[in-house]
Amino acid sequence: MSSMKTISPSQLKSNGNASASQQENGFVDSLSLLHSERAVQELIQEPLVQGTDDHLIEFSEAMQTVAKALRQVAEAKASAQAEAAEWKRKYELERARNLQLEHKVPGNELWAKLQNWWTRASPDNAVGIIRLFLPCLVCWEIWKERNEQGSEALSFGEQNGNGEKADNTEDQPVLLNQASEQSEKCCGKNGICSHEVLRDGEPYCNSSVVQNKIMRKASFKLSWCCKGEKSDQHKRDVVSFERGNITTAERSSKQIALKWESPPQTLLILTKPNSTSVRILCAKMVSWLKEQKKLYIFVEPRVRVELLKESSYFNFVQTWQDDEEVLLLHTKVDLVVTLGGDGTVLWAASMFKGSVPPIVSFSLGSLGFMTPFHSEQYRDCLDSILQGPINITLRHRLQCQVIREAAKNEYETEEPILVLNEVTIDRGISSFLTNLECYCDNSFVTCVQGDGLILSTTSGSTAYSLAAGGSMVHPQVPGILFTPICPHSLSFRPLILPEHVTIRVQVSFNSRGPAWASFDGKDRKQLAAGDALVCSMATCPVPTACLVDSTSDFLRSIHEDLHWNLRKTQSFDGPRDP
Ligand SMILES: NC(=O)c1ccc[n+]([C@@H]2O[C@H](COP(=O)([O-])OP(=O)(O)OC[C@H]3O[C@@H](n4cnc5c(N)ncnc54)[C@H](O)[C@@H]3O)[C@@H](O)[C@H]2O)c1
Ligand SMILES: Nc1ncnc2c1ncn2[C@@H]1O[C@H](COP(=O)(O)OP(=O)(O)OP(=O)(O)O)[C@@H](O)[C@H]1O
Repeated sequence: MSSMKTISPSQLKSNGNASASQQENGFVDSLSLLHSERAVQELIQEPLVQGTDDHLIEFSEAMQTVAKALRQVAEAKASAQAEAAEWKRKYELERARNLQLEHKVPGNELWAKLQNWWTRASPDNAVGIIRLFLPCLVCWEIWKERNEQGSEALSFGEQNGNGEKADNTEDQPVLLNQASEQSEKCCGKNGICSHEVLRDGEPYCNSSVVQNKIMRKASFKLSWCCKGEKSDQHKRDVVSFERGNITTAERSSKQIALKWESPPQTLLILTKPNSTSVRILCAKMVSWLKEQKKLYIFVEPRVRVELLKESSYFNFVQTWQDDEEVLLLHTKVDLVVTLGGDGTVLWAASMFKGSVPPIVSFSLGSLGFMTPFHSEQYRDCLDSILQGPINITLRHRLQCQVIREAAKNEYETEEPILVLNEVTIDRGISSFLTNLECYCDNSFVTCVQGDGLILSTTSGSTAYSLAAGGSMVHPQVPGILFTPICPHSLSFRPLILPEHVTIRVQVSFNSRGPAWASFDGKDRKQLAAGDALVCSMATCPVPTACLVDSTSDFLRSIHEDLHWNLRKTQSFDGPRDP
């Protein structure tokens, strides 16, 4: 037996501490903990035998290596799954585009083949007759289909939104579904990206009805402007190295301004439900925008029904029939107006899975942290916004994806969800502590044992994250807030991580109960042991119009809405000796 080394009690204690500190971080699972505790018990009771110690230490080190390797495999799997989901999305988009192109080409190829058949076909043999007959049949089918499409398009213009015979097709609404069907035929299942609808001279839809009804989107330019001057400040290197000194670009106000290059023509108005004051304002705003500004107005189906109940005058208002058509909204809407509170802003953002038109939020809620515009002055506000330029805040969103442990491959992953405020992972109705293993770009962060965890955007820093003890962060600051909910530890302080990281939160296999994820306070999903939530910054931010500018609006909100650091001023009764 090899010579045995005595372990001093302090060494034993430090080993014990090492495993204790690993427990805090959720590094060591309960099984290995049990082993090491039992091993320690045996060591204390029996005379120290050096060979056993060495063996134990080697065993413990091997266990840690295995645990680390397993964790790395799990992390690699999660990031591979997230990446696969992203590639799948891009592939499907590309495939839809290619299909659409093929759809255009067969017609030409087919005509070429038909001509070829026609010239080669000779009626003096059976094959020739078939060759002659078949192309005519195919031609007839194509002509019939095109003719049907043409007559359908014409009928759209002759019907109003209620399917009745219209007296004047000029003002008849083209329901988004009709436009989108035409657009779908021209542009593929996933619709088209906004930049395609800006392309000059190449109408994105051939149908005459759709073209003259849905105008092309207004184009605009975003630029940095410093201290009020409207300069196109070009992005400079963040860090420059001159004469041995590393410097960063000078700090100047990075207010972003939106300047219309063509006048906006189509507006979407979203309203908070079950509010009489909102309904009244909506009716007034819609008629003013139609009469004075000659704009096209989209509203939700619920709102169109409410307006038509009020008066059939509102028949010009347009809407959609199902979620499929909502996906096309960003190709038609130049500006979104919300009438409600913060939740209505969150609702508006959630309607756009990709790029989001600028949002102008009128305050008709109770708090209204993100709704700076006063509804009483809606005419002046909208006048200046339609005119431009507009100071905007680009509010970044988090893209969240649930990765199920049971998922066999990346095709079983669920659709990513975008949040403007935050995603929370909490214990739901379970009475047990959560046990969430958190990773940042595959580096282990910590194990959250408490009521849960909030991953918040800087826009959401003044919402749930604030209530849980997180910092308030200016919405233009790029970052992700990592805020625990009632952590059962005296040392767990909130973090602010960079915007470029990918955060993965996995429900530990040792968790005593499931966890629940909720997205901007809604759509709760249960997470079982081993399930993970992968979050990263989404590519499309939510541009919200500022009353003054990003910083003034933010400071006004924390002063007026949250009464931040509101305190009686100390009375001044003359200078005093220090
Ligand atoms: N304990 C809490 O503070 C708590 C609990 C649950 C949800 N929330 C927040 O409510 C949001 C959902 O809002 P809702 O209006 O749909 O539900 P809601 O009607 O319950 O509103 C919750 C409150 O949060 C305020 N709020 C929302 N976003 C905000 C923001 N970015 N900054 C400051 N305040 C904000 C709203 O004005 C409202 O007063 C969630 O995203 C979450 O941030 C907070
Ligand atoms: N267009 C909409 N359709 C369906 N639900 C909506 C719509 N707009 C808002 N909501 C929901 O209605 C609820 C209340 O909306 P909102 O938060 O704007 O009003 P509020 O709570 O009175 O104002 P605040 O959020 O400022 O306190 C929110 O939970 C929101 O998700």
